[in-house]
Amino acid sequence: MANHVLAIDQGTTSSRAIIFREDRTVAGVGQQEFTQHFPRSGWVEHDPEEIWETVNRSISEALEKAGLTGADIAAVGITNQRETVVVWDRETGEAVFNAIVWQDRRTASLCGQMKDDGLEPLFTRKTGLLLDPYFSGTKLRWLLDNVPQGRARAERGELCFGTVDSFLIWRLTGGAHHVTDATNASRTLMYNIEQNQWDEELLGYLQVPSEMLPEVRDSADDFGTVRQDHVLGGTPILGVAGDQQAATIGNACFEPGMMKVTYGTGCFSLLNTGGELVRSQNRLLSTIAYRLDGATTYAVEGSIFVAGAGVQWLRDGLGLINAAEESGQLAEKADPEQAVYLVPAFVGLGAPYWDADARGAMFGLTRSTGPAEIAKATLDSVCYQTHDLLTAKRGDWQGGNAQTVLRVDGGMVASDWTMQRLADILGVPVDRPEILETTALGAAWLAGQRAGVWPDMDAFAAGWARDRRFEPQIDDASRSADLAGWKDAVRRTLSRRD
Ligand SMILES: Nc1ncnc2c1ncn2[C@@H]1O[C@H](COP(=O)(O)OP(=O)(O)O)[C@@H](O)[C@H]1O
Ligand SMILES: O=P(O)(O)OC[C@H](O)CO
Repeated sequence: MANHVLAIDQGTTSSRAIIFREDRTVAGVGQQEFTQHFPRSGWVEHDPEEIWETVNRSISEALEKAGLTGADIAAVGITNQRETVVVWDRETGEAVFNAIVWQDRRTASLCGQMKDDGLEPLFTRKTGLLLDPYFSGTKLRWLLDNVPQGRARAERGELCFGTVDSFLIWRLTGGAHHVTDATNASRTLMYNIEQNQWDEELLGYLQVPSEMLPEVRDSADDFGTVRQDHVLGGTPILGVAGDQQAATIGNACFEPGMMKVTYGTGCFSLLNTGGELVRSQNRLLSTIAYRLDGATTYAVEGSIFVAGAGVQWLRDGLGLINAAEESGQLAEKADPEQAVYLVPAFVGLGAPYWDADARGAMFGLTRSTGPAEIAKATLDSVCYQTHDLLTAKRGDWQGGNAQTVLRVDGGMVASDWTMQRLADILGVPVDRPEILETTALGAAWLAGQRAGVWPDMDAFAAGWARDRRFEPQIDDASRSADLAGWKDAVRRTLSRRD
């Protein structure tokens, strides 16, 4: 009997496929990086065909490494970079433009204009989000304005919109299903998270025809069956969630008050608030954590745009390291007397500042500043930004583990140096789980429990295991001094200094 679950994790920098056994150990992993396109300053695009090809190659690679075939897979779960917009032709399945990536800032002035028109409170009340170019809605409007005949074709029902999950499901099922899940829908700026439906009034402001939107399902649901000519032919797709929500599930943050922080390209903290839609007073987002059996669980989210992306900049932009793993070793050599700060506002700043026009800056440079200090400032910036998120979150929610311990995951948490520094800066212990593929694990659980091969939520949560706890080691005075320097650096970087 097929009893493995395959999770597709379509991230910002790579596509991955991870095959889990029934006991949640990993049987095989396939991973394929793909091209980042930066056509103009602040613009970030992906080629949807390259996304599709890398997903397929990683599936084949994972099956091969596990020594399995598609017949051994009971169910597929999909998790994905969120907010990224794909528009494709309903007839041919071809994308009409590159995918516009979540980091892309091209709609900053449109967002500014909508804010000036007083629309932000309405969008926030209905979607839990802010009028920032980060979210899908204004990117979709830009596409419809700029692709020839875009809006007219969409109105005639010729074009489909989707986040990456939706596009992949369309392709995997041979165009049989145009669907998404509630977590992905909650990132679009078009979905009413209280009523759990697309919102006609918001669609009107964004000039998006409802004909092009996918149907929204629960996160564990029937998303269709993979077409027969595919290596996974005949396998049902039973779980879908945006990658940060999937990591929340994979890290078993099922109780209200539990929180995880994921360190991938960006950094995202999600605090489970249960069935209660908590409205942030501190410029954080309200969002859907998961929807199961029609019941919505909400989260308060803090989103930072540059975390691992800073490490990639050290490697690819500055050439200071050859591989991401070297960043911690280099940072360790930094002169402790030098107070160098990097504010990595390469694509503006996310929570809690939401400054689309800010750009990166470095402070405290001297003649003796070198690669080690720059590497340290880059890794430090991830820790300081997490501190900003936690401070904002404490203002919104008092209970739970958010006060006492932090569960982390994502590519960057492999760095012991960064995790120790994180614990030092936050002044709380940091727990690293045994399974670092938490995002994929969350998608696998959604699909696996629906397929009946994985345990229910309580049993799954009971199986969460810690790899290592990092305890804070610096004193309060040095923490306060470090944080004061960061605060000053951010103040000097913001485009508005009011
Ligand atoms: N040992 C390490 N130290 C610091 N950063 C790392 C390390 N390993 C990976 N990273 C960073 O983590 C990111 C990849 O994490 P991942 O969770 O795969 O991201 P994504 O899903 O956004 O593609 C990359 O930006 C990489 O630079
Ligand atoms: O690709 P990641 O893991 O950095 O995640 C991207 C987020 O989903 C963007 O909101």
